[in-house]
Amino acid sequence: MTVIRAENLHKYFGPIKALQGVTVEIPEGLTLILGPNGGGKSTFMKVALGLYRPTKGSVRLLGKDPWKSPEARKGVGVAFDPGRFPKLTTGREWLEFIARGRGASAGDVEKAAGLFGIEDALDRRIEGYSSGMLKRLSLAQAFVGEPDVIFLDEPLANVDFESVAEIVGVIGKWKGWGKSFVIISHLWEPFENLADYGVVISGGKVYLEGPFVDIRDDVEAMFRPPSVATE
Ligand SMILES: Nc1ncnc2c1ncn2[C@@H]1O[C@H](COP(=O)(O)OP(=O)(O)OP(=O)(O)O)[C@@H](O)[C@H]1O
Repeated sequence: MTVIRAENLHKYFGPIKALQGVTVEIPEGLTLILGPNGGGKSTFMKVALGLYRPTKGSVRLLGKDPWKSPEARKGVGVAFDPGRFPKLTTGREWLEFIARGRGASAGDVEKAAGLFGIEDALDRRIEGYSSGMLKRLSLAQAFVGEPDVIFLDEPLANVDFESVAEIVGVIGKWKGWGKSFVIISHLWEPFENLADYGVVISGGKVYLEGPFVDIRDDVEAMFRPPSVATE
């Protein structure tokens, strides 16, 4: 199964060329999408989900054109960054809305909330959630109904040290159960042992891609701070 297949994919927002010819095949397993701010990672994810229409080129999500066949998205869980929620609803109402779209049940909502430790906050309005709880809510949203493919945009952004291990632990467990992940992250090291494939997107193009073991050293070099000359 190929999760995403993109060919010469372009996405422009007026004069801004967010994607400028991305050709890539993302296999099942866990794929890390890395790259500098503004490089086009989130845009790539949104085009692959059928939320944006490509300006040029093509993309397939699980073999289907996601723009013309939005049902391709049904088996895919997504956590955006930043997560956007209707603030006056409760966490439960929001997750139940997501669950309905995915053909999942209220029981699935409890389960997903439990994965990220927010079950006690479910009946509170989202406007009262802390930033850490909002991140957990967006993660729970991606896992509701146990989709086979889960897209996570910056799952470790703004989470504390202990939560990093907890979140990576959940992802690793689900990966072990055969779920596929496409994860955009600036922090790659916590995923190092889980990543099967890696894609670096920079300037709207694929800068580097391949099995993660093959590109790991290049990724490390890319993220290494420049050495400071000392006298
Ligand atoms: N809806 C939009 N309208 C206009 N410009 C956009 C839109 N979405 C993204 N862009 C622009 O497209 C470019 C790529 O942005 P994108 O968010 O895809 O990058 P990114 O690699 O995910 O960056 P970051 O790591 O900062 O999240 C940026 O110049 C951004 O300002």
